[in-house]
Amino acid sequence: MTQRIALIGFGAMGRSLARMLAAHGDAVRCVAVLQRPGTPAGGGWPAGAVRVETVAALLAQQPDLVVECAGHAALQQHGAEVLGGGNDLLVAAVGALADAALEQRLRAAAQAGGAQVLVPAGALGALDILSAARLAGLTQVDYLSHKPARAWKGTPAEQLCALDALTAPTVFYEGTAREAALRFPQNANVAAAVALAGAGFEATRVRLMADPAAEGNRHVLHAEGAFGSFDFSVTGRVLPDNPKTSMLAPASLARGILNRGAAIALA
Ligand SMILES: NC(=O)C1=CN([C@@H]2O[C@H](COP(=O)(O)OP(=O)(O)OC[C@H]3O[C@@H](n4cnc5c(N)ncnc54)[C@H](OP(=O)(O)O)[C@@H]3O)[C@@H](O)[C@H]2O)C=CC1
Ligand SMILES: O=C([O-])CC(=O)C(=O)O
Repeated sequence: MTQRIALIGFGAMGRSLARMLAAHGDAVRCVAVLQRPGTPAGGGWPAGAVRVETVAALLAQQPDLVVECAGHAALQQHGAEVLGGGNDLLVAAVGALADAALEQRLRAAAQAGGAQVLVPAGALGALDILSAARLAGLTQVDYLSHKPARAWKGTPAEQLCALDALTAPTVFYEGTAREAALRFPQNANVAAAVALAGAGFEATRVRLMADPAAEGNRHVLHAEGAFGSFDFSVTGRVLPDNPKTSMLAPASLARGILNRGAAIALA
């Protein structure tokens, strides 16, 4: 059966996601895309998808799943209405949940609508182990985001280090997952996903690093506790149209969508 999805946002991640899903034939059909007024549809538009500007118009297309790939402000603006209407919501902007008031609002809307916020592993992965480790006893979680200096342009990193003058990998920020996710909304969503899967927003320790020589986005996770310990890292190529975003981020959204329709699904 074809799964009907609707997208909120159609930037680098939305376009990449649409391309990946199109490669799976009839498994998934994108029926609508919500964009802000004035934003042009852009290339790579999913065949047959309606362009809308409100959640009401998006839901009128009767999607089985809504996928946010637009950023923190979009989740703030539209998340509760989607969930309250009884629609599951797969989110890219996981870091927005570091805002405790938004988290509460989305939890309440999800409960009222009988729907779920679905958090993908995103650019990192390994959240299956981390969330299992939490149940088995977790005492420490450290996450490092190591990205090329250009990926931090246009963010508060510019005030924390001289991005253009770096000659070596430089940690410019250390703090909690909550603060990292809120201060770096385009770059630290993985920190929030790690927090939600593991030790929570306050106990998850985050370091952010800019590297003048790095080619891709490297994410490094260390966790330990009663379960034992594990280390995981991935170096992801970035999307051609957004050097901040790893190719694996839209791929993980695609995986989540295809998994919902699969006869044998990854749990
Ligand atoms: N979970 C993860 O691992 C990762 C998550 N992310 C998150 O995903 C987001 C999207 O990434 P990416 O596609 O690369 O970013 P882009 O900047 O390429 O695209 C974002 C798109 O969202 C649109 N948009 C912004 N606000 C709204 C809104 N309120 N309603 C509808 N559309 C809106 C923008 O359109 P406009 O032209 O109108 O501005 C733009 O087209 C990031 O901002 C980040 O928060 C990113 C990387 C990894
Ligand atoms: O795409 C990535 O490598 C990770 C990212 O930007 C984020 O966590 O927000």
